[in-house]
Amino acid sequence: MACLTSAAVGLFGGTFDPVHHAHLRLAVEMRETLGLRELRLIPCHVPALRGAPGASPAQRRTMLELGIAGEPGLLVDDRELRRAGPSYTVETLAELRRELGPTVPLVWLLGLDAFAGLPRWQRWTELTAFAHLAVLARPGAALPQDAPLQSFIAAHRCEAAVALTRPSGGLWFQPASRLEISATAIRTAIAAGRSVRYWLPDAVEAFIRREGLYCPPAPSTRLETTCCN
Ligand SMILES: Nc1ncnc2c1ncn2[C@@H]1O[C@H](COP(=O)(O)OP(=O)(O)OP(=O)(O)O)[C@@H](O)[C@H]1O
Ligand SMILES: O=C(O)c1ccc[n+]([C@@H]2O[C@H](COP(=O)([O-])O)[C@@H](O)[C@H]2O)c1
Repeated sequence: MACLTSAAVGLFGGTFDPVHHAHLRLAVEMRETLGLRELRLIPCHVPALRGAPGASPAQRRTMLELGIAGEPGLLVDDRELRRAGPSYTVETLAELRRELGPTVPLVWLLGLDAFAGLPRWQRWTELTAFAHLAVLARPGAALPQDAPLQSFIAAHRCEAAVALTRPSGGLWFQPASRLEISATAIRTAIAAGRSVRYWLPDAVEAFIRREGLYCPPAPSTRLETTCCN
């Protein structure tokens, strides 16, 4: 179902440690399906609710740039990497709203696993003051039944994607490809010396190998490990 709003801007935040084909496929699908004028991938700097990423902010930004290379309408917005402290989405959305003006529809995309944890986000009930939320199904993720999230859903859920032509305020559950890929599985496979081919773009994998990312530190310089390269 297309939302037919060529003015809308999509925002897809993540740790992207590393970016993979589920992120990229969903980004392309959402741009087409919601008729977004552009879709910005926004790498977080300091994740608010998890430990430090394995790759540096600059490495995660480079991997995103390699991942989207040549795809029209996708771009990397590195504003969170330039902001100190935990990357709170509400601050990012407030900043984007100030920059882009009061009328442009903003759509923040997130997987169902991330949505399930929404009540732990900073000032989470204010998010819809700045943008819509579009939730993407994810294999293995389920909607929790907790009361705060259920009342949020009741207050904001849109019946039709056309509601996303307004600037903000809606919650939309978006049917999309269900791809069982995760950055955790990629990092684990690399550390174990297994193949990650077809989970992520070749250019991103080549960068990971070049930079030696996600390998456990060698136990000593004399005991060479074979896992990563
Ligand atoms: N396979 C997927 N299907 C749907 N949404 C996804 C998928 N992978 C990631 N996302 C969503 O993309 C956003 C950014 O995810 P993130 O960068 O943390 O990747 P991840 O694969 O979930 O990483 P990790 O395994 O390290 O938690 C989140 O909103 C997450 O829910
Ligand atoms: O604002 C918050 O408190 C907050 C808490 C957890 C996650 N987020 C954002 O949600 C997006 C997905 O996060 P993650 O951990 O699944 O990669 C990413 O843009 C994070 O900055 C934001």
